[in-house]
Amino acid sequence: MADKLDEIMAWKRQEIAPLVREVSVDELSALHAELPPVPSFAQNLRRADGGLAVIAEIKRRSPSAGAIATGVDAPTQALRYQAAGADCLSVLTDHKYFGGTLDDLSSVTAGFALNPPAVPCLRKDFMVHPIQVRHAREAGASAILIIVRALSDADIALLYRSATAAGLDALFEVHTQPELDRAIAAEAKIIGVNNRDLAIFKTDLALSEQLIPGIPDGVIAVSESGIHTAADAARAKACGAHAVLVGESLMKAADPAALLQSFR
Ligand SMILES: O=P(O)(O)OC[C@@H](O)[C@@H](O)c1c[nH]c2ccccc12
Repeated sequence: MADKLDEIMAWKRQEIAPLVREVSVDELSALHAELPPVPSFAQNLRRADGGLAVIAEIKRRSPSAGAIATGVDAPTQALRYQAAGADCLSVLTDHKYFGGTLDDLSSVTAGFALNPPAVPCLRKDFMVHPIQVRHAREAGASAILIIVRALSDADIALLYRSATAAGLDALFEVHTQPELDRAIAAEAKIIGVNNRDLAIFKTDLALSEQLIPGIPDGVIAVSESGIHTAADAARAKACGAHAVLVGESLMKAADPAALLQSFR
């Protein structure tokens, strides 16, 4: 089967080609100093009460699920998640495959400025170049995604350095033990095990059970994808996850607050 992730990454490089220019670490540090501060993504993933933190995702559609909630207004959904007690948000900004936009992220963070407290937001997209880090910071993100499998070690190091300079955390996404080893070698502080195989789109929580115990102490562990019930969340917590990243089930929930509370 053709690998969907390869297809998406090739598209992403094509999509951003017209925007690409040299973006230095100094430029990103200066930008960070200039812009209003953003709330810490990492900090919110460690709950004082020891409960499982929840990263609630805004996702209209996906290659695996098809339409999820195509008509949803991002800032409205963000305030619903805020009211439901989400610790962090993940906002899809890829349009072609997930129906999101960078404007969604900007309007979510602008909405929080008017309705505090701000919930830290991950820019969920396929990062390949520091210009995307700049755009993430300008849109008010607190973190970016680094998909280990899709990037060389050199690209990972550059994106991570860029994110740090811009005052952003990085969620390293892994799916295999060698990818986890690469994330650890890159000194990732937040590692997410994606239970969904990005080549074939099947989810299996056993992957978190296999890989999360190997995430070093001091690193925040996240279980991503395929979490639908309290029992799923309990499985993630039992193997050592500090947080879960949940999209589809929260997007479709009639009562997201009740579902979110049940995950803790
Ligand atoms: O909708 P789910 O099964 O709860 O999954 C959420 C999230 O983990 C998933 O959207 C995701 C994980 N890694 C990604 C990378 C790109 C886009 C999307 C994703």
